Amino acid sequence: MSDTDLRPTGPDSHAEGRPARAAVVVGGGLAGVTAALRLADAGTAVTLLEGRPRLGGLAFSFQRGDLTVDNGQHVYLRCCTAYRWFLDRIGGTDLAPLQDRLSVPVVDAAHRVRTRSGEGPRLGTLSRDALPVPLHLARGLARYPHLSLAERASVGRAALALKALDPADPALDQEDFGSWLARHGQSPRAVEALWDLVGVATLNAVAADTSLALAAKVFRTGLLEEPGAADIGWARVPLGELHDTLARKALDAAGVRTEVRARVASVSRTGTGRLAVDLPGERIEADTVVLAVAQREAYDLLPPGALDHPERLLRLGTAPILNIHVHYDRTVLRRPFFAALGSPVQWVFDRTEASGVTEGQYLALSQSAAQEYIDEPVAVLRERFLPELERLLPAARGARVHDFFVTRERTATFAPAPGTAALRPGPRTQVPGLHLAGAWTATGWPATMEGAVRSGVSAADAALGVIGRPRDHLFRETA
Ligand SMILES: Cc1cc2nc3c(=O)[nH]c(=O)nc-3n(C[C@H](O)[C@H](O)[C@H](O)COP(=O)(O)OP(=O)(O)OC[C@H]3O[C@@H](n4cnc5c(N)ncnc54)[C@H](O)[C@@H]3O)c2cc1C
Repeated sequence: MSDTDLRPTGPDSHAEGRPARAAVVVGGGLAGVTAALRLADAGTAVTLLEGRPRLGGLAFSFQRGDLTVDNGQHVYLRCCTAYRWFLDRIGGTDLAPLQDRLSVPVVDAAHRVRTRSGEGPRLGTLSRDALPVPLHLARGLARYPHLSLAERASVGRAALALKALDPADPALDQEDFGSWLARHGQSPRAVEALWDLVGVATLNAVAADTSLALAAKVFRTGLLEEPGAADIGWARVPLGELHDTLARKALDAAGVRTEVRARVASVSRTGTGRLAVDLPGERIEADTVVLAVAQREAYDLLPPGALDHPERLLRLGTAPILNIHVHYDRTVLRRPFFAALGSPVQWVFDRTEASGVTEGQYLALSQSAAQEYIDEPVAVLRERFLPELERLLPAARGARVHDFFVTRERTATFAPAPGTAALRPGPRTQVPGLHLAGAWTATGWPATMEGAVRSGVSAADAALGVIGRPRDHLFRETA
């Protein structure tokens, strides 16, 4: 899409019917950075205000001695066309490449088999072929050793039934995915070894706690619409290099004034119909404000009357993600990542290269829906997880642990529970010029980088009066 496609086309763009000339975006996560770029690309003078000392919001990096650490392992899929557009827009595509073809090693700690080096956990792979949907998954599923033959056939039937659902149907949001799976003949083992293996990582909840509408969105878009949709991508550099350094560069080049350590205290209407954004010691007036902060902060900042039911924002629950970081004195994992069954360990990524580690290997364990562990002391987690890693990775048995630490994100995502759809507002508010963005707004997606970018585009488009234009066009151009 060219810049001219972003020109305001209607009176929606501003309280008095003039195009928004000055915009303030509050929040420098992926939603806010996206909104700022879109508005600036359309010729708006944009100020981006971020309360923390860096951009990137929930997807960031920090230093721990010589180690550069991501607060949490982040992956995306080929079907995440908006996040891929974002990567392209900031010049980061090559730094977060996609697999050529979906291939997820899945290790079952509970089933031991003989290996060349003795005994170890059973290994299977979730993979796809180049065949059209749904045949692209048939061979991989047929060979998946963690399910019985009958379970594999039943998974295939349930997948076809899921494909027939419409994720936008409000009735689906009233039901939980676990009950639907049980009704469609899925055994507890099939839920564990397939549906939750994928679902917990993408939705941040087990099937029983997940809205059928959101589950249908994830599984349909990721696995059942296009053959390559679930190919996995992840940053080979620290997240901060993408979401802070490169994002800042793109914002600067687009002419956005970016202020970090700039915590907004209030947003209000002025007597002249404009909006005022107050920071300690500064007031900025604008035609448009995009609030791209988490739902709790949005609730606090929204002026009275902006939403009919602002309290709904507080009813949107949250769910935690825990990351466990282990630096070994040697290489214990020869693959870039794997997922685990029969163990509290969920997904394990080799982050050695990205972290700058020069000796040994640094692994990050990504533990979603981590209610059980999120408040456990480090010593307890160490005692629980190091032996598990030894069960999953025989090479870890003789290895020394240089460093073991955790990062806890207690409100990593909104909880994707049934009934959530009605609690997520769209980009518009009843205050002219004031718009909402954030992964928690009504994107149809769970709380993901994809949802955040989509929400940023929607808010900017609402501000510019171009909302309603099919966005797939924008994203697919760079797909
Ligand atoms: C550990 C972890 C792992 C994850 N894994 C994945 C994954 O694998 N794949 C995936 O797609 N997604 C993943 N996610 C989710 C993803 O990170 C988020 O959905 C996305 O980054 C949210 O972006 P956002 O811009 O909507 O919100 P946020 O990132 O929350 O950004 C909001 C920003 O607003 C700022 N702010 C708040 N109040 C104010 C104020 N008053 N003034 C100024 N600034 C303010 C905040 O400091 C913050 O920077 C993960 C999240 C976590 C925490």
